[in-house]
Amino acid sequence: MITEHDLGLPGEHPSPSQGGPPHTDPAALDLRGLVKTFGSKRAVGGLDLRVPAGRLFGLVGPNGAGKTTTLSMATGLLRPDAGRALVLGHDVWSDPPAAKALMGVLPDGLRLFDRLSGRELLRYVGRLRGVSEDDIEVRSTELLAALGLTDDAGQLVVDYSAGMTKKIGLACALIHAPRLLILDEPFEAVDPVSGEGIRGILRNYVRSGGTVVLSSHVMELVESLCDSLAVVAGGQVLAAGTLDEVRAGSSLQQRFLELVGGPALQAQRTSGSEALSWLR
Ligand SMILES: Nc1ncnc2c1ncn2[C@@H]1O[C@H](COP(=O)(O)OP(=O)(O)OP(=O)(O)O)[C@@H](O)[C@H]1O
Repeated sequence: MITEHDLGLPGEHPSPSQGGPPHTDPAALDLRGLVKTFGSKRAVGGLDLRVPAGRLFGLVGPNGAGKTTTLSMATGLLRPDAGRALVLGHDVWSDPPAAKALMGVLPDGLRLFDRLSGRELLRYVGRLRGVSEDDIEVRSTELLAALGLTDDAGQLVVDYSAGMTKKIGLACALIHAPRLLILDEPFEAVDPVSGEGIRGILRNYVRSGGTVVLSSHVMELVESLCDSLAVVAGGQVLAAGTLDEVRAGSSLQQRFLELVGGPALQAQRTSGSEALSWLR
């Protein structure tokens, strides 16, 4: 099992305060007024979100809410039309090397160098991230074991299943022991046993000083894993805070439906008896 010590956490990277920081106590992730428009569609409309360090933070919202667009802008994959994204005080768009060195990213629809085997891919990403050969060897072996990929380490990634691809993508995001992990749907297509392994890795990572921001549609998962979250819909944050603050005495599922499900649920109830009658 991989441990925080094996991942070199915390403090492998210089603290932002050593390099002339814009803030004395920066948030792990600070999104300020992010805007993104595709044609006439405003996917993200002035989104503000602050994730303090040491949180296991969930980002939830209905399909098309703007989660992936937000995370893409936060990780330097998609340039915002307006606004800023800061990682531990470093601006992702004006100082990308500093910000990107501090984060590990599992993007949506990850494109990997899939003509490499799992182990080769980890070696490649580790070298790109400046990890020593010895550390790459140790960390790869432990990550592959922790994610149940040891037996498939020599297989080409192109031949991996969807869940295996997700897991090797997660291993790539972890290999340089980042301070912040940003994971778009990390449990999608992952089997329950591997899912439990990933939960353990993320909990240990946060316990040792790391910060996780993950998106998910599964309320039970967010409720049992995350300590804080934001509910996003229509490219805006509708609610954010600790789990208890956002739930406000209900289950997260119920609160989510109240916050974002109103109009859709109402329409469903109104037309409920007639809807899809041809299907019966
Ligand atoms: N490249 C693009 N071109 C045009 N529209 C886009 C593009 N990317 C996203 N959108 C639109 O922006 C909105 C937000 O999409 P986004 O993928 O961020 O949502 P999401 O919350 O991640 O959704 P899901 O939960 O379904 O993955 C949607 O209306 C989507 O159609």
